[in-house]
Amino acid sequence: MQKTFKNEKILFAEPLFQCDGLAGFTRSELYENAIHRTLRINQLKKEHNWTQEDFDIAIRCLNYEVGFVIHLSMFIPAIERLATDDQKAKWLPLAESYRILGTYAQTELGHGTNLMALETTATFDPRTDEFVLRTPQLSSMKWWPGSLGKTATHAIVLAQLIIGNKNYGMNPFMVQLRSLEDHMPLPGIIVGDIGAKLGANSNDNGFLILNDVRIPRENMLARNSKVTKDGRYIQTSTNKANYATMVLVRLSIIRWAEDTIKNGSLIAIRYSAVRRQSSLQAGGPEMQVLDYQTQQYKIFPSLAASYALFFTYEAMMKEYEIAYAQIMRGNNQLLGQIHGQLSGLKAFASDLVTYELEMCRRSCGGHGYLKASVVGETLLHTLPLVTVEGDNTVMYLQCARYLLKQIAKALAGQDVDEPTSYLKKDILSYTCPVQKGEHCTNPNYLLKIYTQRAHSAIASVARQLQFDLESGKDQSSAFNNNLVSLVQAAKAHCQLCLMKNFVESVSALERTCSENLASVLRQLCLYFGLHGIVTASGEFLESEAIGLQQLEWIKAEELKSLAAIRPNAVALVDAFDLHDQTVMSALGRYDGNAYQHLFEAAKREPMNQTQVPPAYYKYLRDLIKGQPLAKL
Ligand SMILES: CCCCCCCCCC/C=C\CCC/C=C/C(=O)SCCNC(=O)CCNC(=O)[C@H](O)C(C)(C)COP(=O)(O)OP(=O)(O)OC[C@H]1O[C@@H](n2cnc3c(N)ncnc32)[C@H](O)[C@@H]1OP(=O)(O)O
Ligand SMILES: Cc1cc2nc3c(=O)[nH]c(=O)nc-3n(C[C@H](O)[C@H](O)[C@H](O)COP(=O)(O)OP(=O)(O)OC[C@H]3O[C@@H](n4cnc5c(N)ncnc54)[C@H](O)[C@@H]3O)c2cc1C
Repeated sequence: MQKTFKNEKILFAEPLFQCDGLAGFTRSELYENAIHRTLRINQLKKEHNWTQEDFDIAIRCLNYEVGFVIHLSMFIPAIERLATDDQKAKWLPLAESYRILGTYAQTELGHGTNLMALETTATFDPRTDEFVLRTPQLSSMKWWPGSLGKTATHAIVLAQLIIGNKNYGMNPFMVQLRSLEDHMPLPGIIVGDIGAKLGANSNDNGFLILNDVRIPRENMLARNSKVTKDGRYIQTSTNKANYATMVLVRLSIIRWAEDTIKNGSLIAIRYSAVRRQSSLQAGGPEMQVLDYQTQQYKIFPSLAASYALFFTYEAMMKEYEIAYAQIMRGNNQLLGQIHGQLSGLKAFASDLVTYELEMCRRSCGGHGYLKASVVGETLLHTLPLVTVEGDNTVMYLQCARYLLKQIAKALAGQDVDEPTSYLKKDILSYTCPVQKGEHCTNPNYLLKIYTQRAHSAIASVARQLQFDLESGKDQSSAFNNNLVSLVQAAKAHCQLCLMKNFVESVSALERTCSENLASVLRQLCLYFGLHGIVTASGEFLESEAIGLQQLEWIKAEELKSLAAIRPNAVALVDAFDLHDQTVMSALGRYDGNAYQHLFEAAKREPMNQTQVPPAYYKYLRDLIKGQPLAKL
């Protein structure tokens, strides 16, 4: 599935990229190692004439366990999106050659979601033609930005622009943090690392206090708005255009989610094919645990999710490229659509994979709790995806806000955006396409069911909001009264998007691939559709997209499809074409020697490097020999 990385051999021939040692690393070692890796990948890029795409794939091959992630994924893209041509000419070459190292400093100790409430100020001083940056109180300090703690020389700081006594809202400013001579913080800057996290500890997420730090007027990133020398504010685009970097990263998170769930499902499936435990026949040979229906029920959702997210990322990437090209030409027509879609899908993708990764971990039994299994570690690295770039609840609500606008348009007989075109249909004329058991094997029928459920969820919450408003509730309490249903409606839309992308991509592939391959993919797509309905059956029933009879058929077909997928399960994860060095799991090796690799990992354990541990001489010896213990 992943474009085969022709340079994989070169990458993994390097000891630096052989990951077995990382488990015992301290934070400082992880941090240093991550920087070392990115610099070496850059050298390899030059030595072997890699393209930018090769470079990006190399980072994915290393499971993003590299340095400068925010520099590459936010700082440079922010300059590209928010700076004028002159500013780009000045900063991009420096950033691209790592002569300046950047971060994206938006979130504060007191606020991450509510950007309007950010407290950092950039006050224009017309006497010196400068902005004065200030974090006025404890809650205003920047808190979380990646690479801020110890690495970044520069930050794009998001601050409230103040001219005279007027606040012109959040704007981006380029602020130098550290000396380019000796890396010491510049005057007025207090900066450091926020401390160890549950995962992702190679990254030095940081805090930043700005005490009246002065920057030239030219350091306001001025593609969308600027301040003239005489203190006039000129806005050339919607103020939401300054949120553009976040839109891109939300797209990247879908890909990141896809990459992590591919790892999880690969480990769980390969290991379950190796592991034998018990038997269903008395005295019979022990079964591969992958043959238990319950095990398939636990793992195959993650397999299907891997493919669904792959197809969805590909589709969203195309949508994004079209929108981005328009936006860079100054046409913001697609801004709302791409923001609405990507906020919801970022949330849905990260929710899905964090849930399924834990199922993968459990499916590996006790060994899944070992670091060497890597599933748990992957989960810890993935958990923040539900929070970064907008907490998922808040992102679903952004998506719902977009859907409400679309349904209002549809009801008024106006055109709606293509991804919500189903809202134009007559919801009342729906008849469930599944009228007998065998109809459940048609993915297009399932797609119709998903469409009706999403349409109904959106229409129902829109009606309830309308009702609450008409009953005298003010706008905000009517909204608060319906937040849970709004999130449900957004989820329904996102689940439909995944199903639609899966069905359409498989149909497109059917035209070019062998019938054998097509039928395997069709089966997986069908399973994805059936499983999604069963897990949210209450909502599908409530929306009357299906009835109890249909649910019974769908449940039966879901179980049948587990057995149909089973023979191809290992091949479906092998098809991810992930190198053992990428997956790094003792349990999920291509050669299937899980026990041998687990034992090798145990032998490498630092505790095993001496036969008798220091604690023996300190405590155990006297204890075992019955000697009185020294005062402890
Ligand atoms: C090349 C190799 C690279 C290597 C590595 C690759 C890895 C790549 C992946 C990287 C992944 C992980 C790294 C993660 C690092 C994390 C970084 C961060 O977290 S940065 C901080 C992110 N912060 C947030 O996301 C904050 C969330 N909050 C918001 O977005 C907003 O405040 C919001 C949307 C909640 C509310 O906005 P606002 O305060 O303006 O509210 P309003 O109600 O007034 O406005 C809503 C109005 O605005 C429209 N809107 C909102 N956002 C956008 C947008 N982004 N674009 C366009 N329009 C937007 C919204 O639709 C409403 O419109 P309306 O017409 O009024 O309905
Ligand atoms: C690993 C990691 C890396 C990060 N990297 C960066 C970075 O590089 N740069 C940067 O600027 N930031 C970064 N962040 C910060 C991140 O963007 C924020 O944490 C995120 O946007 C969520 O904001 P918050 O922490 O303020 O959560 P809060 O908004 O405080 O959320 C707390 C709870 O309140 C709920 N809530 C909040 N508002 C609403 C609402 N309007 N309606 C309903 N419920 C609501 C949420 O759903 C959540 O349950 C990073 C965070 C992490 C964990």
